[in-house]
Amino acid sequence: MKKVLMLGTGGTIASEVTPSGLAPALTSAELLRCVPEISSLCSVTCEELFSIDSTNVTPAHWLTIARAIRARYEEYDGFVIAHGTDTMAYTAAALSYLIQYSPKPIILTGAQKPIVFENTDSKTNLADAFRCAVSDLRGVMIVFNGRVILGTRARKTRTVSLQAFSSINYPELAVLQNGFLMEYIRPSALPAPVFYDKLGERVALMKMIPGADCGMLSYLLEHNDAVIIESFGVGGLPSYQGSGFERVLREAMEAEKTIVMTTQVQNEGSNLSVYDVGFHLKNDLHLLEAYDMTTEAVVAKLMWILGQTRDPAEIRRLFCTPVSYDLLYLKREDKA
Ligand SMILES: NC(=O)C[C@H](N)C(=O)O
Repeated sequence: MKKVLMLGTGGTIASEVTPSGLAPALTSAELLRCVPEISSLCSVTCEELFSIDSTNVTPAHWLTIARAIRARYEEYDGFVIAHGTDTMAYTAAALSYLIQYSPKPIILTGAQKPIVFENTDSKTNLADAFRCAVSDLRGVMIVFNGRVILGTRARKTRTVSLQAFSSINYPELAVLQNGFLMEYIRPSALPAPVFYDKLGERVALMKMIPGADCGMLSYLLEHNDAVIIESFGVGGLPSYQGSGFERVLREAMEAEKTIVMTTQVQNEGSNLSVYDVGFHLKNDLHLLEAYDMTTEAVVAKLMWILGQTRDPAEIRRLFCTPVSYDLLYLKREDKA
């Protein structure tokens, strides 16, 4: 029988009703007791890492999860992490950079409704997660509502519905129907994973709105090593007289800050070279471009990169090198 390590972190799946709303309370062992069929799939060891709403998850928690998996990697055939849904896509992206080429499945799951509720998605999601953890799937994935989504491609796209996650700019790896796993894509792996244990956390994100003031960007650049700008459409920044963006960006590039342009449009990614408002950012200022990466993946990738190097050329090389299929569309001039 296969052996699976279950890591508890909290989230709705483990929550109970309190006078001030739902809050995590149940341990992983208590969750497992609600889904007895899992004991016929594998033998499970539980470890409680923390018990928090995923709103309270920080990069330090990502490192804790990665360390727990690394410490026990040889002992187990697969890993299940029960996690809140709100920041699960960020955790999935972060683990995809911290644990690369894993030949074993590392599955994140959770629920929209607590396991103690009558109409809960927790039991199906948990059972499906374990089915995947004993399968030939490999790498970091989210298993949720019958879908298996690559860690670098996941996004929470619904706040309430059971179909909470989508795979962005990439197909789902597999689906589960009534407990039957249909695998479509198997990511490549190595005989042993490559682990990392450092993150550079000084990364910020700025979402553009029409008429946005460059002062906010200036502030973020001053207080961080990297800033991601979610602009409009395929990409660009205001260039009208007095907008000030070009001056702020030029100074930041001279100060060796990392600046990544991405788009607030969920699907199909950026392409800065299409419009005049984007062309100069790419070709004169040499800002980095996210293309088809999700913002969640860009945040985690930058932290992973800044945990390793501060050299601008190396940051650029690592950013433009695909990791776990996070980036498919790359222009020739960006290829590492
Ligand atoms: N569905 C959930 O798990 C939401 C919860 N607030 C969390 O992210 O922990």
